[in-house]
Amino acid sequence: MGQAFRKLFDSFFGTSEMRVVMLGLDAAGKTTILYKLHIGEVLSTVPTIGFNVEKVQYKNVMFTVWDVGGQEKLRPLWRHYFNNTDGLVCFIAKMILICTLLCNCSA
Ligand SMILES: Nc1nc2c(ncn2[C@@H]2O[C@H](COP(=O)(O)OP(=O)(O)OP(=O)(O)O)[C@@H](O)[C@H]2O)c(=O)[nH]1
Ligand SMILES: [Mg+2]
Repeated sequence: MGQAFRKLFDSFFGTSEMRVVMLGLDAAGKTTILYKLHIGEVLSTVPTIGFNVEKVQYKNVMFTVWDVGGQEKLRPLWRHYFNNTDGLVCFIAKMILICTLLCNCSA
């Protein structure tokens, strides 16, 4: 509750921080979007083994964006990224589904 109130306060009076996790099947375009947001360019990518993480500022919110590898052998590890997450972005093929925001998942 206190954390939620702080985030609300920050959203009005200062820069707040949010942790966002991007999940989805391999080759769905997660890393491409991460670096398009981070440096504004479409880079050539290789399959992510593990994760990439970058900070992206939008208005008064600093997003810490986690891009987690989507290969089948890596999917059992996805659950380890949910802790303290404010938003989850799911990539289904090339479609993006923003599943949760401000949920503060703890599972
Ligand atoms: N046509 C098209 N190709 C895309 C798009 N986004 C990404 N790609 C291409 O799809 C391939 C895979 O993109 P990545 O961003 O590496 O995919 P990923 O979801 O990070 O994959 P993993 O790291 O294996 O989980 C790359 O060759 C990209 O250039 C898109 O919107 N359209
Ligand atoms: Mg990737």
